[in-house]
Amino acid sequence: MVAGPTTHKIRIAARLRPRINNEPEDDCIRIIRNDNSRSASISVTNQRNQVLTFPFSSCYDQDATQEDIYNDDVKPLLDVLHNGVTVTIFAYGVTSSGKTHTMQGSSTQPGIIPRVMHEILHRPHPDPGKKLSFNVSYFEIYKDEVYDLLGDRETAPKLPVRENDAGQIFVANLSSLPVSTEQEFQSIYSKASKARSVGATNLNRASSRSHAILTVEMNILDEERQKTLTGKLVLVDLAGSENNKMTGNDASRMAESAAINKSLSVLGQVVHALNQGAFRIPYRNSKLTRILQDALGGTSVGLLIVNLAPGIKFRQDTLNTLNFAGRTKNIENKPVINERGNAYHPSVDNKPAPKPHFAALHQAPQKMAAAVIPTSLTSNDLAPAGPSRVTVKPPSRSRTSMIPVPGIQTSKPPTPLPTVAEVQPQPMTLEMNEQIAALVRAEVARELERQEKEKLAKEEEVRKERAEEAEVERRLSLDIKPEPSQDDDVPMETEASGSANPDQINDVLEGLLKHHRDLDNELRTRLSELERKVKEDNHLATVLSPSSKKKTGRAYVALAREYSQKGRLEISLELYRKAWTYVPDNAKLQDRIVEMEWAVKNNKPLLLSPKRAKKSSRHSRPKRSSRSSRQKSSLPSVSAGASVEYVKEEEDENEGADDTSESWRSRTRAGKRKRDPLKEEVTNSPQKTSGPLKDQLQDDPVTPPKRPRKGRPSDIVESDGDGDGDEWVPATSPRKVRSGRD
Ligand SMILES: Nc1ncnc2c1ncn2[C@@H]1O[C@H](COP(=O)(O)OP(=O)(O)OP(=O)(O)O)[C@@H](O)[C@H]1O
Repeated sequence: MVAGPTTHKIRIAARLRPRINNEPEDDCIRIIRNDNSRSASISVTNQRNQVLTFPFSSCYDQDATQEDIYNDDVKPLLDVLHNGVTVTIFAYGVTSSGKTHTMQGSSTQPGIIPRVMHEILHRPHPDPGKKLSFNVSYFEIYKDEVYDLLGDRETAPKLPVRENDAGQIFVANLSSLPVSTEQEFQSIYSKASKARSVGATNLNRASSRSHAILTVEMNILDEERQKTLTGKLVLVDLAGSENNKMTGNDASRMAESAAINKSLSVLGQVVHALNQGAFRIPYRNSKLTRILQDALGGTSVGLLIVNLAPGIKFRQDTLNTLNFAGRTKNIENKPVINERGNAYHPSVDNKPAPKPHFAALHQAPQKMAAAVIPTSLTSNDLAPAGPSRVTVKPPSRSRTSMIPVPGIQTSKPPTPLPTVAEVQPQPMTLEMNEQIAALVRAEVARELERQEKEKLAKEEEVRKERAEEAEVERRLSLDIKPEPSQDDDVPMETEASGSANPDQINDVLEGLLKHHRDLDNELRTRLSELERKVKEDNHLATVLSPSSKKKTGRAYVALAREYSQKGRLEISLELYRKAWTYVPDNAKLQDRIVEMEWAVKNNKPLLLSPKRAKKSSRHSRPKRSSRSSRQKSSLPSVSAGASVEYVKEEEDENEGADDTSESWRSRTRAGKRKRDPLKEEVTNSPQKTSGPLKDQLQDDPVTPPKRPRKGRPSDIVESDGDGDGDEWVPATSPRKVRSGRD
């Protein structure tokens, strides 16, 4: 269950629901199992008749029961709760894929929630000295606002999301009700579930119009130590992404749909940023990601259940979902034990802990004794907690202190609490002063460390930006003569082929760069302006209009392409990634990023592929089409077992920024449209497909990502689902709908 001794990767389980409502039979989505184990691959036949495969450690087919999922993937996580750790289980998938069925189920087929509650309410703590009590809270995120489901939903106010001093995100003023029996829970839960926003769509009679989050707190009272551990189980039933064409949503549901899709899009961006090790993770861009922060790169143990709907109708959604899952499985969390002093009362503590005085944050930190961490549990990192050996005298006020799960590293340095030796029996006031001082010192140390890290990261970013700018300056200030003798400036294609004529390439480059110069100046001005705005407002991408986002994405792509031309793949990759943040729906751009990542990671040349002939090209550029075909025909086949021709639609990288902007259109009308660097690269770059490159590709143990040509039914592309290869972009386009209250 836990990936390693220091961190925990989010576990993924994929579930394909059976056909319902006379859905037509086809085998577009299948589960391929090598043996009888749960681990298997999901295969999807895409529009080009390629078979894409996504391996997962747990796959459930149409015949799998609710009990199967619960026993194999959920029940083993419950032990962790007894250690005072947070466990998050969330169901993700397109609308009508079976998320609510999996989480909640029905009276005849109870899902994860009733089964978990039955288990934890009946199972005593393995240490008889520890007493258990439970509290539940339940809320929904509807149109990016949080509403309590345990009160009167009709009059429920919007609740704020806040962060406490320990960095934990919580919903303020949320009801938290004690439960001790299954019946109590059932009565609370079924009433609250009826209050959840639900509406009928063409795809689902009872489609969830909100994300629903049920939290069960297991308070483990250790009377001997006067401590309370809190195991938290967070059960998330996400609203499904929607395509309004399929759901038949009316106008009144569009706002719901847009909110659902936007929050899921931000979820995809968070996962992507975590995968990239980005400095800024956009948790704050939606309430959903803010609330799930602990589950994504935080301190929770996580299980993601991806629900899949069968059939060709859901093919693209399935690819998007599997791509999301593939990226999520790389996210590492660092679970910790949630421990509090004995004055803990959940309902009282459901508010931020007081912050230290501002002045205290600017005092020099004093050397503090490290916390004494129990070692008795290290043999089994998630085994039920044994007798504690913590010798820390607890602070008298109620407060969360996070201590690493034995065997699992914490994401923050251990909270430096005073040791027993430091805290001698003193008169009450002295003792309190000492404890408060220790807590303040801990806060100061954490704050200073955070500030220092932030400063270093900013400095590094500025340094990189300056280096990039200097490079652009250098290139513009020169007369951009080709530099065939410098390895790093020779186009990678030349190196790869070993047969290209340098003079020809120089001619191509010279012409190309000349045409780019005007565009480049314009782009540089624009990008500097944007960077300036980004510094002022980290959420630029969220405030730009869709059209401006497309333009910005286009600007980054064009600049990225220039660096790629120069063989500066790493800079180019960064620029492509920046572009992607503005046009996250652009599948072709994502493909290009994947290719670049592969090339950079493996220190291989970037394989440029010819533009696929467009319908319009037969009118305007017959020669180019024919050249393109010649090039395609000479391209290498890749991967012995899965012969796939490497063909790419270069200009589609700009598809998020299709030529729909007024300025672009008017330029086109006036016949002044600037030559597109993407197209020029495709048509002008010599293709090296024979000889050494072909050999190199075939010998390469790492199959480069590829997009096979249409019309090759037997082509197979393996997806390792690890986020750096042959995957597809998450469904981010807001095309879903929901109904319910406003
Ligand atoms: N494994 C399954 N076995 C039988 N029926 C299922 C299964 N999964 C889903 N269904 C049925 O499919 C329909 C849609 O499922 P469900 O409401 O759970 O989808 P959902 O993903 O939660 O949709 P939405 O996002 O719109 O809320 C329901 O009628 C449900 O009973």
